[in-house]
Amino acid sequence: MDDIKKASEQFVILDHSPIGHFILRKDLVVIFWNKCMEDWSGIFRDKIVGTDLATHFSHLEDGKYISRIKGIFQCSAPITFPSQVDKYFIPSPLPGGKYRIQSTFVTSIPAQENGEYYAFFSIQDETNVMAALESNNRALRQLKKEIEVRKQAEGQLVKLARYDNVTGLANRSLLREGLLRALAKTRRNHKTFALMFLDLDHFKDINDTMGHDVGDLLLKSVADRLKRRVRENDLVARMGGDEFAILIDDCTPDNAAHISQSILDALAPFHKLDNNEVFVSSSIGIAMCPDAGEDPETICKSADTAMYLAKKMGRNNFQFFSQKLHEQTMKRIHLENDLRRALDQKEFVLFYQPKVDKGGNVVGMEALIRWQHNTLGMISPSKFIPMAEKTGLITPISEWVLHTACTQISEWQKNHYLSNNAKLAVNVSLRQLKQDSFWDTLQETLSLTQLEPHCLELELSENSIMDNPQATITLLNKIHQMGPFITIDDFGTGYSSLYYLRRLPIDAIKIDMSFVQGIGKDNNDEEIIKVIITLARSLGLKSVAEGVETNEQVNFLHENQCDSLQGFYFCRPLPAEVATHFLKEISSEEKLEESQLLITD
Ligand SMILES: Nc1nc2c(ncn2[C@@H]2O[C@H](COP(=O)(O)O[C@H]3[C@@H](O)[C@H](n4cnc5c(=O)[nH]c(N)nc54)O[C@@H]3COP(=O)(O)O)[C@@H](O)[C@H]2O)c(=O)[nH]1
Repeated sequence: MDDIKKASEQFVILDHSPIGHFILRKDLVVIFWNKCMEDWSGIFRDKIVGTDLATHFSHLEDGKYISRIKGIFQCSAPITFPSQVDKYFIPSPLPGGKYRIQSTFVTSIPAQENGEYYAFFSIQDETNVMAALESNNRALRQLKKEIEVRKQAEGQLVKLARYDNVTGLANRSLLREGLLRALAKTRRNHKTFALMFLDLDHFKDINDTMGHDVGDLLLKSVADRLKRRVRENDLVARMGGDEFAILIDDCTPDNAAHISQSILDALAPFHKLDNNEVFVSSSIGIAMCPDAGEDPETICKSADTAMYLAKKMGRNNFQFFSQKLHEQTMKRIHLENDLRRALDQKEFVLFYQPKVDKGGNVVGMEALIRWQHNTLGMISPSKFIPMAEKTGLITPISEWVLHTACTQISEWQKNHYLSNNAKLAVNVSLRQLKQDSFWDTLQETLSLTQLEPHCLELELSENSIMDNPQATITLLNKIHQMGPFITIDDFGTGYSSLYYLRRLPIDAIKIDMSFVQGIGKDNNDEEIIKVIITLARSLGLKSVAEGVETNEQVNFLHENQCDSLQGFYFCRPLPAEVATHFLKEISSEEKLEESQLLITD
């Protein structure tokens, strides 16, 4: 009944009409009855609204009238032009049990969002049918205008219910919907998302000392800066007071940490609010989901807990909900920051590991980078190369490797510690290969270090070649024509296509150490090695085995005609000075005998 009363209220404008208007719902319940209808029928609005029309007019109990009214509602589309229903549809009682003849017109109007209609009736004395039509149209126009105004007001209400009126950001209720959507998505795509809670440090002091107006301006300024730090489909909400929430879709802990840091940085510069310059820092708590919760309430609690932790940690910082995750992420981020400085701080060093042929001659040296971190000690490339690839630092690092290694081998050749046919191998990463500048860097380095191009060997992993084989073939052809030797590294671990292998301008295949280490233990590994060596030979390529550690492996590889071997069995990767000493020694003795096994850590 409350709903009907509410619906009725929106039509009161029709009380001003000299024509009788009433509105029926599909089940023939009266929704509205105007003043003129009250006069004509003698039935008051509050008696008829919310009741079945037929119960007030005995003649309507005759089924023919009812089926006519029901017919109106069976139309799938609204009746836009008034159509006459029946002259006697709503008779006006006259003294002596007579009825006044009237014309009844019906139009339908959309009632609810679900597409249902109300039937809008206008009745008029038969003598003035045209006036009735005219009045019906006028009333409808007015009504439409009213409905439009009401819809706008409703829109405003919806906005108020879902958005914060100070900042225009989403509010708690919209954030909750966003979290439910993100949780549903995560169940489908198994990707993580992050909810961050951000609280302004000492906001209360600003409010107390500068007033609430300045406080509101600060909240708006913070909201603007937050929105500029996230993508369009991320959600920034104000939870109330000085607390904001940021929902980041498809987000790893590393991304979340980066975004949080960029938010802290963005909020730090002063906010110009009227004539005041206000500084504010913030504390951010991060809940990585679904780990931190599988419903909006738990996730918010986790983000809140993390935010309190951030405050406890001295404010102006961010913390993850899980301590372990926080430590791991922070360790990675610190390492990444250190990596940015490592080149300038000259913390990278190259180690060199020899490649030996069947006769024990050193046919080449591979340059392997290490990071001599000032506090963490020596860090393996497998720990920082992926990080360098991700951040783009791989380009300057690789340029340094190329230049340092080429300078080194030139020096060894000049001193006759290494034959002029020996090659220096450097590893080339996928990202490096994709850089437009790679070709220029290569040319420049060879000319600067005066190294014969045929003395340079580029080791490319199988996967980096197969990432975009067509483009790689074009680039490698260009490089190959210049002179460098090209080797596919870690062969057998990726998905090489034989079709492309045939077309690639490569010179050697390096058998991955996982197969070499299966020699004597796993028949399959041995068979794979034999196939790789045969494949290399049939394509006119050299074969190299890496990770050789035992006599048994050396014998197997020699028996199967592997062209050169590399591994701890012969020599571990050595720092430049030790490698120089090692090459100097063996250059005088010609060969690297098994008895000259040199192992350094
Ligand atoms: N893009 C670049 N990648 C580089 C560079 N320098 C190294 N790398 C790549 O990092 C990965 C790890 O390298 P590293 O820790 O140096 O390990 C190499 C050898 O030290 C190790 N090795 C050699 N012999 C043995 C052995 O007998 N046993 C054993 N367990 N390990 C051994 O194997 C790694 C050989 O690397 P590779 O020949 O390249 O496959 C590695 O993927 C490097 O490529 C760089 O400057 N740029």
